[in-house]
Amino acid sequence: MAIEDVTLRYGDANGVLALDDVSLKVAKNEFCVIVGPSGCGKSSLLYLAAGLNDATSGVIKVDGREVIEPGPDRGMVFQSYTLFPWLTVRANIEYGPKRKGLPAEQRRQIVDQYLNEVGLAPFADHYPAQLSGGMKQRVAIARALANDPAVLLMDEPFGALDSQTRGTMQKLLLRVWERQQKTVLFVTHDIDEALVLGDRVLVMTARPGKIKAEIKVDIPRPRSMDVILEPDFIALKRRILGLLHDEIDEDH
Ligand SMILES: Nc1ncnc2c1ncn2[C@@H]1O[C@H](COP(=O)(O)OP(=O)(O)OP(=O)(O)O)[C@@H](O)[C@H]1O
Repeated sequence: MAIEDVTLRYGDANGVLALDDVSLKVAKNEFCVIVGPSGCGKSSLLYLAAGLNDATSGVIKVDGREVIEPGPDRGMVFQSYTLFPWLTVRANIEYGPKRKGLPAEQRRQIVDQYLNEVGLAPFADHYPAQLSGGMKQRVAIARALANDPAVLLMDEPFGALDSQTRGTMQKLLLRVWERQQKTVLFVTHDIDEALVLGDRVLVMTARPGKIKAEIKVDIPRPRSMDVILEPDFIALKRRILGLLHDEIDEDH
């Protein structure tokens, strides 16, 4: 996936400049994380990549094709739960494969695989309203993966969860990603989360957002949550915190 010279201004020529000439590439099967101060344009960038908004200038390409609208090549998991409330867990996960016209037996296999992957097989026939926040996000992840997207776009997917559930979800995503090897662009303001999950962390400047620094996370996989105690991890965290503090200081 390639984001090339993307600028985004909301409203007219005097409107808010949210993104200023942002370029980045996410390699196949790479887990790339974006962190940045509040309001720097992280969500705006993911919305553009999802095809939910148009850039003022620049292009975004997935497998060489320009993004002009939402499509099944990009799976989305956002902070607010975006499940279809009138469909069961199974039907939510089956939605993408059904739209693709896959035969019923293949759909069943795919749905069963991802239900198991996120530990929700016993809840297949429940409706979203009967699930906790963490369970809903697990369905959202299963639903996005079941569609076999080229890129998974995740915008603060665990932001609304309590810290314990958040940790559980990070572990689950680590495990699923290490098995499924998807290309992921993940936005968070949580540095631990960024370093536990990512192969690379991009730090953005305060608004208008630009890419300020790129940090490779050379922590071996499979990773456990215990990596946060290791000196290499703490050194990377300190570096990112420094970069973010500079941004916040400059902004005030
Ligand atoms: N629809 C909109 N119209 C006008 N301005 C907007 C719109 N959406 C976002 N903005 C502005 O663009 C900037 C970037 O917003 P965005 O939500 O992308 O930032 P963010 O980095 O995701 O923030 P946070 O971490 O707080 O969620 C902000 O200043 C915001 O106020």
